[in-house]
Formats: sequence, C-alpha cells, structure tokens
Amino acid sequence: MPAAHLSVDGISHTYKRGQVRALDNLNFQVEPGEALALVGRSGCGKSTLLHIMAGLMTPTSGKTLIDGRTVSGPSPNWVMMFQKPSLYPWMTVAQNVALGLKFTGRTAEIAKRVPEMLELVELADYADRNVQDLSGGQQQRVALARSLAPKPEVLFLDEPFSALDAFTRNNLQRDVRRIAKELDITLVLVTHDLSEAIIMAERAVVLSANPGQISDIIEIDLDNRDDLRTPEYVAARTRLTKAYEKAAGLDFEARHVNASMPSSHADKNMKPAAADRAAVL
Ligand SMILES: Nc1ncnc2c1ncn2[C@@H]1O[C@H](COP(=O)(O)OP(=O)(O)OP(=O)(O)O)[C@@H](O)[C@H]1O
Repeated sequence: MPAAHLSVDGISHTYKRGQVRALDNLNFQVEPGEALALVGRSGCGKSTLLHIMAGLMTPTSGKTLIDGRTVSGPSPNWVMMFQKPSLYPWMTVAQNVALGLKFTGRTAEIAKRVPEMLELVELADYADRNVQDLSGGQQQRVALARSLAPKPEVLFLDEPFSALDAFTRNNLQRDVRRIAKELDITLVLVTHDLSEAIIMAERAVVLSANPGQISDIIEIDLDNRDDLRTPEYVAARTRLTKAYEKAAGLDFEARHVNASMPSSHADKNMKPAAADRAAVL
C-alpha cells in the first residue's frame, strides 16, 4: 500500500469549555512517506495536535484527512507510539508483537509477520524472552514491532524516546526513520529535542503557544543524517533553533540564566522561557 497523505484542515481546540485555547486554526499537509516533526515550547499544543491527528481526540473545529478520509477515531491504519511502551509483562516478546495483529483479526498473518517484525527491529533472538527482562530501549523496539505488524500507513510518535539514554535514543531515532522509509510509512513525531527532529524528519512544524499556532515550517534537507558535524546539519540546526526561539519568545535573559546553570538543574527553579531554552540545547 502506498504511503498516506495527511491534511490538517483548520484545526482548533479548546479545553475547559473554551477557557483554554490550545490550538488555533492549524493548516498543513504531510506528504506521503514524509517524516514531519512537531516542535515548540512546553504547552504549545503538540500532544493535543498529535492526538487529534491520530483520532484519539475530537477537535473543537476542523479536521484531519488521511488519504482524503476524515479521521474520526483510532484505526489500525494509523498507530501511535508513546514514551512508555505499554507491553503486557506476562507475555513474551513475540506474543506482545502478535497483539497488534490479533486485535485487528489478522491471526492468520502472525506466524509470518511476527518474525519479520522482530528481524526488522533487531530482536529476532529475543522472541521467547519475557518482556520484563528487556531494557527500556529493547521494550520500545518491541512496541515498535507491535505497531508495525499490521502494516499501518501512518506512525505517530509522542516523544517515544525521551526516557531512554542518549546512545539508545540515537540508535532508535535512526532505526525508526530507516524502517519507516523501508516500509513506506508516513511519520509524524512530537519532540522537545531539536536534534531528534533533525535526525528523523524532513520538515518541522514549529508551534507558538497560547494559543498553539504555526510559527514556521522549517525544511530539513540533509543528505547524511548520521554525521552531526556536517555543515548541512549545523545549518539545519541553526535554522530550527532560531525558529524555535522565535516561536517560544525566548529572550537574552533566558539564555543568560541557562548558560550559568548546570543542565541537571535546568528544570528546577527556572523561568518557563529558560526551561525551554534548556530543552533546545
Ligand atoms: N485535559 C486538559 N484540560 C485542560 N487543559 C489542557 C488539557 N490538556 C492540555 N491542556 C492545555 O492545553 C495546552 C496544550 O497542551 P499540550 O499538552 O498539547 O502541549 P504540549 O506542547 O504537548 O506540552 P508538553 O511539551 O509539555 O507535553 C496547554 O496550555 C495545556 O495546559
């Protein structure tokens, strides 16, 4: 099946009966097979938008179209991965991966598809292990295999790697991008981490907050996503950082506060703008 095209058409969303304006009239397209990142400061509406796009929430107004069909709820054709992989601890790796197919009534495909998926996420030797015995990164790979087994057209990622160490996170970012390209899956990813957006996505939608609006859409045109020292990477990083700062309304004081503060203290006792700056770095 060819990759899906997404269209976000005039999406607005409010919470608390209109008291919180989370999103205001968002319009953009995601091309078939494209990987698109949603970035912006905390509270700008990234998760709200992703949940709406995946059919897990109904917007106050507007709609998402996937290949011309209005998204009105969850579907096996578009799947979401979260920060914490929700695996069944009493089941083996293979059984967890099979669940995606079981839930969609495709049990006949399990015998062929599960080993294929485990191969893809480099866990072929772990099929009979209990998921509890796996590392956080390996568990996220199991969740990925489970999501991909029913051959979705779109994969939504809500900061799925943020709980992992830098090395594991880096490997997964590259592997998920590679797998999405191999399987011709359209990818939409929410991230706080601008490096993650650059490694994984061809474009980033940068949101400003209160209410969430599109501040910029940045092209990330890189030939080589493995080497983070190339001039292209540095240029993309600079463009995205500037767009993020503009959208977040970060000022000189925020930079100063952050520059004098160890990163382990970045979230505590810090003004919101400074905490955002920490997220950029
Ligand atoms: N259930 C809710 N009820 C009321 N307000 C909410 C609810 N969920 C989110 N909001 C508000 O909507 C706005 C957008 O929230 P959202 O979680 O989508 O932002 P975000 O960019 O994903 O934030 P973060 O990066 O911190 O996860 C924020 O002002 C938030 O406080």
